[in-house]
Amino acid sequence: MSKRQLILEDGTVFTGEGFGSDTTVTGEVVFNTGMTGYQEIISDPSYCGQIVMMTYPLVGNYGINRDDFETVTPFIHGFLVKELCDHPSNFRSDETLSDYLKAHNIPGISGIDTRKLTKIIRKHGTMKAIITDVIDDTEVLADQVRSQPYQTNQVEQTSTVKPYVVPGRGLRIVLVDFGMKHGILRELTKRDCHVTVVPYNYGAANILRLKPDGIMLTNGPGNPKNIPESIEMVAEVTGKIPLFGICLGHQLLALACGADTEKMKFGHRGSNHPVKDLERNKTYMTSQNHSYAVRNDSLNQTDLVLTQRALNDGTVEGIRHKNYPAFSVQYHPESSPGPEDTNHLFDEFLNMIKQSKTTSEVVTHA
Ligand SMILES: NC(=O)CC[C@H](N)C(=O)O
Repeated sequence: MSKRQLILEDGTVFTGEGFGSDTTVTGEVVFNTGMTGYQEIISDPSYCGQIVMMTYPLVGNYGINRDDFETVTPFIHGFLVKELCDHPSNFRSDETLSDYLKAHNIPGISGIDTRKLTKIIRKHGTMKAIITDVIDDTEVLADQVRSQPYQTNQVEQTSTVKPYVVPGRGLRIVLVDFGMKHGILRELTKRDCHVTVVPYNYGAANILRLKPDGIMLTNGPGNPKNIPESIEMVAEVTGKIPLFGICLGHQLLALACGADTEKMKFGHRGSNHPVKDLERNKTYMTSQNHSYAVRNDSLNQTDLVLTQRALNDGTVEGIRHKNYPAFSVQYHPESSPGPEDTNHLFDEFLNMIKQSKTTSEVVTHA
């Protein structure tokens, strides 16, 4: 293994051993506090353009298997760990983490002081960085990183290009794909839904022409304000078709209803984030991955109500429309990876569709 460096935009240098691919990359360094789930994390398209560091000190010990991918193509730019296990031991393991990353052209570094790096990010907020094998003038590289603008077109990279259907005999759902985790599709097909997956820019008129029973907005990378066409689409369909949003989908519902979003200092990433459900008076463990959040103080000028709150820092984790069948959560009820405490939200969505059908039938027959 060769020496490899992570150079932060503030000039801090971490040196470790290279694994995966030996390409030079830049990206935003973020940390994930999950103890397991690295395969799902690496293949979650919402990390597009980011360099992910695991705070759990041993990674790679159960290898990479054929079952746990969240998408076929991973979009992360780099992967950082304290200790890499290159001899996985698990009956499902097909290959090592290093071989998988190499095949997808993603560089990794092991032997990083992940506690120190976490503390830096917690103090200064997420930072851009470069991963490189070239031991060069690090100040020049830090300058280069600083001058690089943040990407704004991630959803264009992660969304499907064309619509497609995953047939079923149940309710007809249009799933708007902003960089979908397969777990969301799996939850819908498990419940017999007929799913039409459409691109982020498919437009409200095209979606309504499909006559869906319900619309789901998926997770996805980047700032929700980067896709104004999707905010417009959500504003047009809200109130016409029952709607459920997850993560980026939740932020889009908020923006479409007149609320605001903001970038968090270092975000929430991990499988151990406690959330309070204010409607049920219950606390859930949730799986999370987000840099942006809906501003709590922006909700009172809208028809949205706060339904769930993060227990660590009080940020908005769930909203519901006062007058229309529409709700959303900031975390991942499909888990993968993480706890399945909030899986019932998919049933709640389908029940909401059935209820709104009965109500509209009563109105039509009246
Ligand atoms: N997982 C997601 O959908 C993330 C949403 C958004 N990209 C954020 O970082 O906040």
